[in-house]
Amino acid sequence: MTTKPSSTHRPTLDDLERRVAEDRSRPAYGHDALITCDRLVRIFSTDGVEVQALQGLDLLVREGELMALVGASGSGKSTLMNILAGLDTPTAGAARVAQYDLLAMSAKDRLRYRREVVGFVWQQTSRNLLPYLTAAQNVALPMQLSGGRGPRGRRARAERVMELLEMLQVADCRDRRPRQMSGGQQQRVAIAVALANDPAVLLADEPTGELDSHTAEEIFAAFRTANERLGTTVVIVTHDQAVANEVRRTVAIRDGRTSTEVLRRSEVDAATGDERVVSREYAMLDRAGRMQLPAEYMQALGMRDRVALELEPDHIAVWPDDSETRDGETRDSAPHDGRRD
Ligand SMILES: Nc1ncnc2c1ncn2[C@@H]1O[C@H](COP(=O)(O)OP(=O)(O)OP(=O)(O)O)[C@@H](O)[C@H]1O
Repeated sequence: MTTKPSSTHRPTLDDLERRVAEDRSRPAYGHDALITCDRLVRIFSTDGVEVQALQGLDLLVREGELMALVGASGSGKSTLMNILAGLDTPTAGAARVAQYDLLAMSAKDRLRYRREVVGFVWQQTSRNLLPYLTAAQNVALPMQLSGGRGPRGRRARAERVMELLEMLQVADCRDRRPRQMSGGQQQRVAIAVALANDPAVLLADEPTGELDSHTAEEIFAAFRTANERLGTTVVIVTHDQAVANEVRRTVAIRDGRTSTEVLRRSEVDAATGDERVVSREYAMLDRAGRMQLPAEYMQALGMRDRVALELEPDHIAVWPDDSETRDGETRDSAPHDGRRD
């Protein structure tokens, strides 16, 4: 690896003071994000066995985003969602949503957080709605429970209920109980319930998991409507590639950490004038400079244990470890003669 010759210049007291002042004035990690997870850890202990469900997960979500979280089974998605929903507490790290510190909330703040700051929609349609209440009563309930906030009085609440049911195209279900509705209708009513108190964030854990692909598309459109019309920030955990392809940003979780993310943007073809979506995958880099290489890249090049790095003017090259084949040789500016990238 090429390294710069170390400087013999010793910092003076003034230099050190200036560095400390610069560090202090630097904005904190995630200062402009609505959701900040900073080195989040969640360890479960069952019968003396420890499972590290989250292993230092970093995630920033900006206000107004509509994004998806994907990952293999057991990667930690639901653990993260339960923490963001205020249902579970992390073991270590930091998690902040709309100024609420999720590790240091009092019981009273936690209750308010769950009623007014986040709304959630779960995969099991039966978990989202009370079976003995009609759609309209289900949507009105969070407003009644939250007391002070939101529309006051029966009439104002009834108007808000109808606005939400109409926006989500289930106004005709207002007087039906969940068992009198289809799975898709139930999930749309569940979104209305989650939006009742105008939360900053809408969280959904596999909301289309129990639905056929056509209905899943309609449910995804309902989340988009909430995001575009109400400005609600939406985070959806999904296995559904079609849903993941529809959002601008998809973050992948692997082994309890965010590993890669795909960003999509629309581009207009200069020749034809047609609009097309261009996507690009990025690896996550933490503040200490750590990143995870995609497993398939490592497999393809037989990389393990250590790799050789090379700083180029505009990128960093990564090579498989060739120290044994090059036994005795000294590495200068490139692992082999000439460039290999
Ligand atoms: N309450 C718990 N007690 C013990 N271990 C748990 C608990 N909840 C989750 N885990 C473990 O933590 C890890 C992450 O689980 P999690 O449910 O967050 O994964 P997931 O990505 O949501 O998976 P899936 O897609 O299957 O729902 C798994 O190894 C799981 O067994």
